[in-house]
Parts: sequence; C-alpha cells; structure tokens
Amino acid sequence: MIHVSALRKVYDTGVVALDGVDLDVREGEIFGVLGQSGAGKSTLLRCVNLLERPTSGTVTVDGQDLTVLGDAELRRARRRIGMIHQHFALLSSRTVAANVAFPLEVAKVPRAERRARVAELLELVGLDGKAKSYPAQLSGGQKQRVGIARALAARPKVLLSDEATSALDPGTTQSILALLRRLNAELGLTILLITHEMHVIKSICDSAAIMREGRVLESGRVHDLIARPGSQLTRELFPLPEPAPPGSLTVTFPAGQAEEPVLSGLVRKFGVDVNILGGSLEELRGVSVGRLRIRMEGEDTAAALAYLRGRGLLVEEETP
Ligand SMILES: Nc1ncnc2c1ncn2[C@@H]1O[C@H](COP(=O)(O)OP(=O)(O)OP(=O)(O)O)[C@@H](O)[C@H]1O
Repeated sequence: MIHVSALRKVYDTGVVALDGVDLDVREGEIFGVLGQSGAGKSTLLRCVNLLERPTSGTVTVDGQDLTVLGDAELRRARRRIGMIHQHFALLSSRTVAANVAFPLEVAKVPRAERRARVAELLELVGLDGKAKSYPAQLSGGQKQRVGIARALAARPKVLLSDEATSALDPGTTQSILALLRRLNAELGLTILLITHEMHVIKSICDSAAIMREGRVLESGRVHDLIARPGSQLTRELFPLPEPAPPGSLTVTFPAGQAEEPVLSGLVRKFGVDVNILGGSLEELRGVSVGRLRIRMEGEDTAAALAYLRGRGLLVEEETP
C-alpha cells in the first residue's frame, strides 16, 4: 500500500534528515516506525503524503507515485491519506462536528451528505453526544478521537499517525490504540505510525522499522524480526542488561514457544544447572514472546544447547 524507495531529504540548512530510506507497508497492516528524537521519523511521515517534498527517491501510495504529481492531482491523492497529530491540530473556534466536517467542506461535499457523514464518524469514534462541544471542553483522548474522525472523513485507505498518543496518559493511550486497532480491522485501514514509545509497537503493530540518523536499521513483521539473530527491535522490546555477561546465554522465545516448559525439560533431560540472570516476557498481540538470560552448567551443556535450538528457540552465546 505504501512503498518508499531510496528516499532522501536534505533540508535547506544542510541537515540530512533522510539518508536513503526504503519501506514497504502492506495493505491492511499497522506499521510502526520507532526511533529517538531526531532520527527522521516526522520527516519520513511528512514525505509520505508529500507535505514535505523529498530531495530524491519515490513515494508510492496505493499504486500511485506521488512524487511526479502536479498540485491538483496531489491534492486529490492526499484525500486518500488521512493524518492525525500529537497535539490534535483542531480548530478551536469550530465545534467538534464542524472540525470533522472541515475536509468534507473543502472537498465540496453537499451539506446534507456532510451532516450524515459527520454523525456516522462521531459514532464510529465513540463521540456521539459531543457534536456541539468545542475542543477546549474535551479531554485529550476525546480531542484525538475528533482528530481521528476528521482524518477518516474522506474515507482514506491510509492513515498516518504522527506520535498520536505521546501527549496522552497511559490509560487514554491504550483506549486510542484500541480504537486504531478496531478501525484497522473494521475498515481495512492501513496505518503507518511513528512513535518513540516501544509499548505502542508492542500493543498494536504488525510490522515495524527502527530508524536512526535518517536510516532504517531494521524492518519487517514484528514476529519475524524477533526470530532474527541480533535483532535491535528484539533488544528494545525485551530489554536485558547489556552487555551480556561472558558465558551467559540469551534465549529468545518466538511466538507461542514461551508457553512451553522448556527449562524444566532441559534440567530433567540433561541434568544441567540453570541459573536465571534476567528475563522479559510480553504479550504481543495476544501471543507470549520473550527473552531470558541464563547461565547453564553441567556435563552435557552442548546437547542441552542443541535441544533448545531444536525446539525453535534462538540461542545467542556470549563467549566466556
Ligand atoms: N523544517 C526543518 N528544517 C530543517 N531541519 C529540520 C526540519 N525538520 C526537521 N529537521 C531536522 O531533521 C532531523 C530529523 O528530524 P525529524 O523531526 O524528522 O526527526 P524525528 O525522529 O521525528 O524527531 P522528533 O521525534 O524529535 O520529532 C533533525 O536533525 C531535525 O533537526
């Protein structure tokens, strides 16, 4: 649905914000781009709908290369790409309903149709009853719901989310993430989000990329990345003290494997001693995944290691 190729953005100041970014977002998935401040995430998102013009490279959304379009064609293409923002970007002098109606007015949708669509959208995001309120009378979570309703007004296929939950408290964040997941499932909406918060990736993303200094370090389906040796994403999702102590083993349990009694099997079958040095276990979209750092001692550690690997676990050894 979104294909970004060799994207570069050099600002007038000489700052290289994007330094050759490739990204593929499949139709109907939630894709999260993670990175620290200054990594280039916002620039990337703004380049995807051409709010920012890339210095070079291409951006294709739903089969259309946006970098070659003229102004009028670009305006039309952008209607199929909704966007939500960290600080909501609502018009304070307009009611909730008028905020949501705004893009429909710009697109010259007739009044009666507009009204019906706004009512439908407010119900969709759980804001019926708030149509006549003003943004100042709403909580942060409610304001973001207005932002989401407005972004969906023109029935886009793609939603871009610029740190949409960063200004919200943890409970409200979860309810907005749940709403995005529901919209993704019910409408088949493809969502590309940027965040510096790992828990956003854990909660709702099917795929992820990590950015640093204008480049993508790693990207792919979250469950595939977890099964990949040396994955930076896995380290960030399941933090353990780094560097791993000499002689330790770091065992990654990919999807589903964390429920099996692997360690007790190891002790029983091979008579080894297992000392747990650290661990991190999480539910990723309903499936247990985790990392465990252990030290193993005994006669038959080589066979025990082969047993772990044979069970589909990823075992990384820190040489003593
Ligand atoms: N309009 C601009 N003009 C010049 N430099 C810019 C502009 N916007 C961003 N930059 C620079 O580009 C680099 C990437 O910034 P960007 O905002 O894309 O990163 P980010 O990962 O989204 O960070 P943050 O989360 O802090 O917004 C930074 O060095 C930033 O200072």
